Formats: sequence, C-alpha cells, structure tokens
Amino acid sequence: TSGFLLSTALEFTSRILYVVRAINKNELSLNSVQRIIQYSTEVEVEEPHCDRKDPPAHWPDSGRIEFDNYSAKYAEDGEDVLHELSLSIKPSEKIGIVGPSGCGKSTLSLALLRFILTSNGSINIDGRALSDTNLDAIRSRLTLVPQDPTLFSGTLRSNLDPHGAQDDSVLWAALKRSGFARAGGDSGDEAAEVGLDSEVASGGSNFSQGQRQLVGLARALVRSSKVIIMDEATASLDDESDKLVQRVIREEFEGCTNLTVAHRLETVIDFDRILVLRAGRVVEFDTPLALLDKQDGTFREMVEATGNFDALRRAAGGGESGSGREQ
Ligand SMILES: Nc1ncnc2c1ncn2[C@@H]1O[C@H](COP(=O)(O)OP(=O)(O)OP(=O)(O)O)[C@@H](O)[C@H]1O
Repeated sequence: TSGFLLSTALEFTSRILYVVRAINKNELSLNSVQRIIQYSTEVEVEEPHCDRKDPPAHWPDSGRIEFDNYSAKYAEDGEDVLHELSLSIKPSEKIGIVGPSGCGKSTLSLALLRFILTSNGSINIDGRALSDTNLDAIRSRLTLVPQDPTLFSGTLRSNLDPHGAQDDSVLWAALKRSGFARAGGDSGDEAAEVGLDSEVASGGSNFSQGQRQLVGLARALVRSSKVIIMDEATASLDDESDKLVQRVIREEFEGCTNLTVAHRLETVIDFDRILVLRAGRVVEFDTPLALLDKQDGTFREMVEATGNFDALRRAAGGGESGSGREQ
C-alpha cells in the first residue's frame, strides 16, 4: 500500500511540476493562466502545436510590430473584441496602452501571444505573420510580464532558468540588471544577501509584488526578448520597487520594443507613444505631448481627470501648459 501511495504521490507531484513549468515557460501569472484556461474552455482556441512554420533563430531581430486591419474575438461564434486595428510600432519603441476598463488593453497583449482568435487582418512582427508562425516559437520569443509573475517554490536560479540552460553569470547579471539584487530578498528590513540560491517560497510569498515583477523582468532579460509586453501592476507598488521597475524598462530594455498596458498614466507619460483604445478600437496613437495638446483629445481628458495635468505634461517633456490651446 505504501508503495502504491508513494507512486501515486510521485505521479501527482510530477503532474503539478509539469503544469508549473508550463506556466513559467510562458511567463504568465496564475491569474492569466486561469483566465486562459477559462477562455480555452469557452473559446475554440487553436491547436497549440499546429503545424506552423518555425521562424529563423534570430526572429524577432528588430521588434517592429505591425497590425494590419486586425480584428479578433474570443470565440468562433462570438463578437469581435478588437476592431480593425492598423498601426505600426517601430523597433525599440516604448508604447503605453491606455483606455477605460474593458476597452481591450489586456486582449491586445493576449493577441500578441496568439491567445485569441483572429477574425480579420494580421499581426506581423519583423515581417512575419503571427498566424503563420509556430505557437511555441511566438510564446518563447516574445515575453509577457504579467502584473504579478508566478514564482514557484525553489531558488531564484530555478525560477529564472527552469531548464538549467544558462550559466550562473548570465542569471546573476540579469538579477542585477533588473534591480532585484539591489532590491533585497525579503521585505527589506535589513540588507538581505540575495543570490541565485536564495530560497523562493511557493507563489513567491516571501517577496513583495514589486520584487516579483523584477524577477519577471529578470526572466525577460535572461531570454533576451526583443519584444516585451507588460501589464502594469494595478496594486500600488512601494515607491522603491515602482522606481526600479520603471528604471529597468527605460534602461535595460532600451533596445527592446515595449508595450505596457498602463493603469496609471504616470507610468507611460514619458513613453515614445501612447495608444488609446476605446471599445476595442484605436482612438488615438501619438506622442504623449501631441496628445496632451490635442483639443478635446481622449488622452488629454484622461490626464485632466487625474487633476495632475501640468505635472504630467512636464513629465512628458512639455514646457508651459498647453491647456486650452490647439497646436
Ligand atoms: N474570455 C472572454 N470571453 C469573451 N469576452 C471577453 C473575455 N475576456 C474579456 N472579454 C471582453 O473583451 C473586452 C475587452 O476586455 P479586456 O479585459 O481586454 O479590457 P481591458 O481594457 O484590459 O480592461 P481592464 O482595464 O478592466 O483590465 C471586454 O468587453 C470584455 O468583456
């Protein structure tokens, strides 16, 4: 009986491990995974390993993203949720995605990893249509850093590199570049020594959400993804962690194309361009300053509603407030 129990327990553990690895591989938070599992029961998703072409090893090499009249939906018989998106994102551009709740921000980030169904048009990255590209390749070459990256019980090393494919020096460099090494390994009561062997509790519960995001960024650095999609944390990060996350995006991902779903306008106010969505459509797409100075603009209204217009406009690189003036 004990032998049977042991083998059942082992089988159970190995199944759990498989799921955890799958989650980690795709850099998705449990929330996102739950949502995707939920979608996949409701949605007629594509076969995950369907016979689409493997891209060359260096793809994507510059990170140019083109949406060409792209529409998408969650279910074959459902309504489109994203409508006729046509926009071109240049290599290394930092794009903030904003808009009211339910406008399609998260759906757009899922679309880049082909988690939803294309109903019309296409998304191309460096000239390659995602619809013609092997799904595993898409999800291993583009990185989605969710609001709260999933960490699993083990060490920082195993969380950064579950397949043990990288040298410690690469992992350590990523931890330092992400700012995690400086951010400390626990709640910061005392200067904790952080190393690759630092223990990670189940769910990363011995780290703050900000620190988990930094580990998520370190994973992206280890993978040297050219395209990084971030879902900004809605919960307020402590100031220190927030600054670190922002610094990493600006400095360490300088050569990457970055799309950030932003809940707080401060996060993206100095990005290269802002994409404003409403009801799944693009309503504005321009530099923050141009949008702030656009009479009756949607982004401008959103910024005005924060009551912090002048400070945000300054942060966007603007001088005297352009309130009330058309360019
Ligand atoms: N699994 C699903 N099946 C069908 N429709 C969905 C599903 N998930 C989201 N939607 C719909 O897609 C639209 C866009 O939702 P999405 O979550 O992308 O918006 P969002 O801008 O990210 O919202 P928030 O700021 O609240 O996170 C909404 O109308 C939503 O109801």
